[in-house]
Amino acid sequence: MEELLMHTKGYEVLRNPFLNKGTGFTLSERTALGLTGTLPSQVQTIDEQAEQAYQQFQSKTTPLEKRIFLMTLFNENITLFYHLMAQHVTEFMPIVYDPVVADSIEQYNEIFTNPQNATFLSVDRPEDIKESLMNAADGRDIKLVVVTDAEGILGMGDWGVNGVDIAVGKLMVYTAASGIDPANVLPISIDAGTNNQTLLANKRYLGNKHVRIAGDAYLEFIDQFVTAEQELFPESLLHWEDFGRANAQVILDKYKNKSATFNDDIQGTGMIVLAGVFGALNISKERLIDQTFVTFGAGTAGMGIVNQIFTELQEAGLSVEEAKKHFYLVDKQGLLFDDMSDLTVAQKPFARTRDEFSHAEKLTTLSAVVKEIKPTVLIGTSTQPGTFTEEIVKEMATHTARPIIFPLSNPTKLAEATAENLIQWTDGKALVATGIPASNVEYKGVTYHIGQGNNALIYPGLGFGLVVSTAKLLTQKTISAAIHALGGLVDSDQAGAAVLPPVSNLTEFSQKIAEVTVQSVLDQDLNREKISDAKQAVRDAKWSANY
Ligand SMILES: NC(=O)c1ccc[n+]([C@@H]2O[C@H](COP(=O)([O-])OP(=O)(O)OC[C@H]3O[C@@H](n4cnc5c(N)ncnc54)[C@H](O)[C@@H]3O)[C@@H](O)[C@H]2O)c1
Ligand SMILES: O=C(O)C[C@H](O)C(=O)O
Ligand SMILES: [Mn+2]
Repeated sequence: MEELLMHTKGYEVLRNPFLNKGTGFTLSERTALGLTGTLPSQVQTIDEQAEQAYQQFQSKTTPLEKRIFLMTLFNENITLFYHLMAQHVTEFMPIVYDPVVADSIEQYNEIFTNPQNATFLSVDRPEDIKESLMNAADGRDIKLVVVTDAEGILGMGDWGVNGVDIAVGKLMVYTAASGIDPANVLPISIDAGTNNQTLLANKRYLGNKHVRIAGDAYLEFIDQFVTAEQELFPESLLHWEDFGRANAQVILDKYKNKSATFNDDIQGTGMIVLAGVFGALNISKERLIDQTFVTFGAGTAGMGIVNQIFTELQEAGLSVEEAKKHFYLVDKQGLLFDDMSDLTVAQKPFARTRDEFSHAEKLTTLSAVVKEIKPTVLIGTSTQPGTFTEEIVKEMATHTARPIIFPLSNPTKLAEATAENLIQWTDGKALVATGIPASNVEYKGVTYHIGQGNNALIYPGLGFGLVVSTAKLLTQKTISAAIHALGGLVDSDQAGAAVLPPVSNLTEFSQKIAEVTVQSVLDQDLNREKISDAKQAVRDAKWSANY
């Protein structure tokens, strides 16, 4: 950025959010940059600017207005935006990211503002991919890309071009949490069309007004995108977000052994859930190999979770067959059986056989499955609100001293249960994590802290570590190392302790995860460039939101 600043003058500086300091430019900077007379005479510190901006933020009455204010601030002055976010990370996370990002995606066309330096790639114009990436990068050194095609935005389905805001939000969390330089990142929307009829009928819809292209034509476009991205930014990490169930795993499998790439919904979610389960087991003093898992919603996230825990069980000494026996997958059909014709590739290995049960035909609801299986862990990634009912939760608590229950579907309106209900229905026994932030629950004189079981607690540290280490690939070894770094951070002896560390400590634990990630990459000799000290490398790479 320093170099860019030397070549940019006058209003161009003020209009460039990477360079702009507004009233923070000193008098000598104003002289050197041709800004004399373009700003009022007072020079403000960044803290004075942040205080003023925070007052304005607080004057906004709805969460969406707060978000629009912050996005406008980002468009004007990125350093100030992150300086302010660092001071209010717990308050800003739900505004910049989930759940308010969901409102902004739903109303994207109506509230459209300058789009936070995102890149828009249209499936109708593959010939523009390279030029689009170059225009959006604008000479910056891109080391991290978050890309979405928005077919599966949170649990809300297909949101077409509007989904770009999830890529923007994920990257804002990256910088706030890990300190990756915002000049090194790029949010990308792949506009493959949309099957959302409401959007197609909306005259204001800003994306391609046709149904999604699918099959080979779609995968060919993705391939052209990956090729161009790798050619332009050869050392970058490619993070995939909110792709549809049919494509997410296929894309990951295609590229994971070729370059540094990561699917947040599959891998990030698997990581955070296993870390949360470890946190819960630290509290209950139980072992992973003694748990029985029911996963409700065996889609992208559900199968990412199952596979991560499955791998860990094998690392704990179980055979493949023994480890598989710990999982019961429930989806729309009920318990998944191996004779079903509509299983996904990911579901197949974990489907059960009917002869394991005396009345297999009755296991078509979550309630019937919980009664039959008596799980110790229940995980929700179903997009079906309120489905962890009082009856189901109480049934689970009858058979399990400390039931682990994670309703993870986002945003708020899709959660399988609230933390408050889970604590009340189990008389304080449930060990809970929720996808969106949850307030403390006061119950019978104990304050229960609720961990946020959201991949945002892990992907920033992991991704930053991969970037800092110049990793060629992301391996299961590195994933495991990062999970264990986070899983060991809870204060399990406190009554009402959370299963995951609080978002208020996000920057501290993201740094730890990044350090462990770098060390793991170095240990496997997967770094492109020479690095001698993992911790030092993370410290050196950290960007600070100051002038
Ligand atoms: N907390 C987190 O970190 C996190 C991470 C990823 C996803 N999620 C949430 O998980 C949910 C699912 O996301 P995804 O990417 O896996 O989507 P997905 O579409 O790939 O999977 C959803 C699954 O739920 C199943 N389902 C739908 N209706 C059902 C019903 N009535 N009963 C049982 N199963 C049903 C679908 O068939 C599908 O297999 C979303 O709400 C998303 O926000 C949370
Ligand atoms: O975006 C989130 O809040 C988590 C997750 O990636 C999701 O898709 O729900
Ligand atoms: Mn996601």
